[in-house]
Formats: sequence, C-alpha cells, structure tokens
Amino acid sequence: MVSDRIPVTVLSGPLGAGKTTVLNHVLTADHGLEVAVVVNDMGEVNVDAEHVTQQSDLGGDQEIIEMSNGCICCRLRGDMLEEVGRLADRREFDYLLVESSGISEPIPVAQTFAMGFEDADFDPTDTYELDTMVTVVNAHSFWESFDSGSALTEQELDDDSGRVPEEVLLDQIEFCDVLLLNKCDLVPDDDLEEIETVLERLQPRAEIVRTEFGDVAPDDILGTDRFDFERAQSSAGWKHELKHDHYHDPQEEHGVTSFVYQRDRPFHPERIAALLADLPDELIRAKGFFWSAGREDVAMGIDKAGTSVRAGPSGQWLANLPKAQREQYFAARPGLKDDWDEEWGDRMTRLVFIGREFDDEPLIERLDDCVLSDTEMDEDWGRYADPFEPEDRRELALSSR
Ligand SMILES: Nc1nc2c(ncn2[C@@H]2O[C@H](COP(=O)(O)OP(=O)(O)OP(=O)(O)O)[C@@H](O)[C@H]2O)c(=O)[nH]1
Repeated sequence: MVSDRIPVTVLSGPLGAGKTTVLNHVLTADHGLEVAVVVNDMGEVNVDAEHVTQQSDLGGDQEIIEMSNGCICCRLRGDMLEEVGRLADRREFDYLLVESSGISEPIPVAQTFAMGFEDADFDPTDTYELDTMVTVVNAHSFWESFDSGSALTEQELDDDSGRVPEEVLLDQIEFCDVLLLNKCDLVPDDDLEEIETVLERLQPRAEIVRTEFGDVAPDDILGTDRFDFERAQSSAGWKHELKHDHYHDPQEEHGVTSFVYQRDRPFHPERIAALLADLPDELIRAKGFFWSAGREDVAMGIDKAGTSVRAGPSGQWLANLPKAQREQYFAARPGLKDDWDEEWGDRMTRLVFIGREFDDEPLIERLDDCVLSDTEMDEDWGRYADPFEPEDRRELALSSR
C-alpha cells in the first residue's frame, strides 16, 4: 500500500441485511491482514459483537470494539473517534473494518473518518484513510423495504431523526462504493436482475457484487481504494440524471423505468401537492426541484424514498441572487446560462423519477395537469394557497406510512 495510513472499510445496510455475516466471512478469509473491528449496535447488549467473536476464529489477537446504545453516525461519533484513536496508538493491525448500525447514515460516518469531528482530540486523518464504503442490501426483502417501510423495527428507529427506513436505506445505497447484494440464494435470477437494475439507477458508480451468506472476495471490499468523498457525494443516480443537459426519454430495462420531467412553467401549488401525496406505489425514488406558482422566492424540493414523500422550500433560484453573485455561478458553470429565461430566469421544474413496473405516461400526464394553463399564467399567483409553507418553514411531509 502506498500510504502508511490504516485503510478503513465501513459496512452499512439495514437490520438483518447480512453485515455481520459479511464481516465474519471476511475475518476468516485468507487475506493476510490483521483486521481490527468496530461493531456498532443500537441495543443495550451488543449482540453483533458477540456474534463476531463467537463465529470467527480470531485467534485472540484481533481487536473488536463494541459500540452500543447509540449510533456512530450521531451520538457516538466522538466516542468512535476516541476508540479508534486508542486502537491506533497500539497499531497492531493493518486494516480497520467498521460495521455500522442498521440506521447509521453513511455520510456522517464517512465524514468522521475523512475529516475528523468537531473538537475531538483525535484526528483520524493522520492515521486512517477511508478506503471503501460498502452497503449490504438484502435482496430478499429489497422490494418489501419500499412497499411497507418495515425493514427496520420501531426500536431501531428510535433515534430522534424522524427518518423512515427507506430514506436511510436509500442514503446508504446512494452514498457507497460497493453494493453487496446479499441473500441471493433466496431470490430468483430474474428478480435479481431487476433489483440490480434499480441499484444501478440509484447508484451508477458503485460496484455491485452478488453474495450468498456474505461470501464476498476480500479484495472486493478491502483495499479497493475506491472512496472519494466528493465523488461519493455526487454519485447518486438522481444527481446524474438531473445533470443531463436536457430532458431524456424514459429508459426502461428489466422492468425498471427512470425519466426526467422538465417544464418551464410553474405548477399550481395545490394541484402538485395533491399529486405528490398520491404518487404511484411503484415509484422507488423521486428527487429534484420544482417551481410552485406564487413562490418565486424559493425552489421547492421533492424527496421521495419508497413510501415517504417530503416536499417543501429547499433552495435558491439564481434569479433571486444579486447580479454579481449570479455572474460568479455562470462563470463557474457556463451551462447554467443555457436554460435562462428572459422573464423568469432559472425558475423551472426538473424532477427525476425511478420506479419499477410502472407506466410513465399517466404520471407525466398527471404532472402536466398540475402545470399552469395559459389562463392561469395571467392570474395573480399570490392569491393561491401555499401548501408548502408550514408555520415552522420545515419541509412538509406529505405522506409517510
Ligand atoms: N438465506 C440467507 N440468509 C442469510 C444470508 N446472509 C445472512 N443471512 C442470515 O440473515 C440473518 C441476519 O444476518 P446478519 O449478518 O446478522 O445481519 P446484520 O446486517 O448484521 O444484522 P444487524 O446487525 O442486526 O443489523 C442471519 O440469520 C444470517 O444467517 C444469505 O445470503 N442468505
């Protein structure tokens, strides 16, 4: 290895996807590395760490740090740094594997290793180098995760974040370098192809590896050198789609459809709010921004992950910025000028939809019905009711089963 820092692989993925199974598989594999392990579990007793110790023949010289009663992406961030700092002092290992809890959000965990954390004494960037972010996906329950949002238990969600399992799972999928599609033994090949196609749409940059009982080759997740914070952060499929310069036709493959919906006119606020509360169940992901008539001051964002839909004020239009500041954006990204409208500037709608076995045309028609008509374009939009501005100005959660 070129760097003398200790490489780190982080395993994420929902409860029961197979993270511990993968961990055990890798620990007992023949890779010649001394691996230290941090296991994060939300429960009082760290069941996972017990499993790791019981199941792997660690020969007594491997170190397992258990982090219970909290999540390493939030409450235990500082604690985790302390622990890995202590480990680093001894430096009796050459690789660090972290199994995060099912509800851990990958970005803060990655940030902790890539940038340190607040005023923690230990700076991990001196000693550690984030090598690979891995997400373990349960092929067997993948569709259920999006149908019912029941992939994680109530207890697992008790972390005050207010986020539903599908949102966390999508974060884990959209921010990673390697996707392990585990439990492939339980799913027919056709379904696996469909799931893989969805995963590719959600996260085109990741390497997808099919596994049974976590039987991954160590090289697939250790020492891959794939992690790059900037790239990981912009690697979500919807970001790619939004960056397409222009609208592209719906793409259908293995029953998976994705398309970008783009319009220059605003939506009628109440009509689009009603539609967003009633999106087809087959839609797995919807993301992007839209223009709501009467709210020329702010771009509205949509974030649909499975059955959870959030929409509300989320960003600035360049048209609202002082001219000098706007010019700076144009200088940095000349493409921005292409869609500039004389009257309305960059106000427009651009949404990405990714779904499975769904017909895009009826949805496009319904979206078009929400766009202002010619007559409405001449109305006083300020008189429209605004369903997107709740009192506390937080995002409006339209539906979350
Ligand atoms: N059939 C099948 N079962 C599997 C596979 N991988 C893991 N399992 C089983 O699934 C269950 C959960 O696996 P774990 O490895 O504990 O899952 P986890 O992601 O660590 O779960 P938490 O730590 O509780 O979040 C265990 O009973 C495993 O034996 C697989 O590929 N196929």
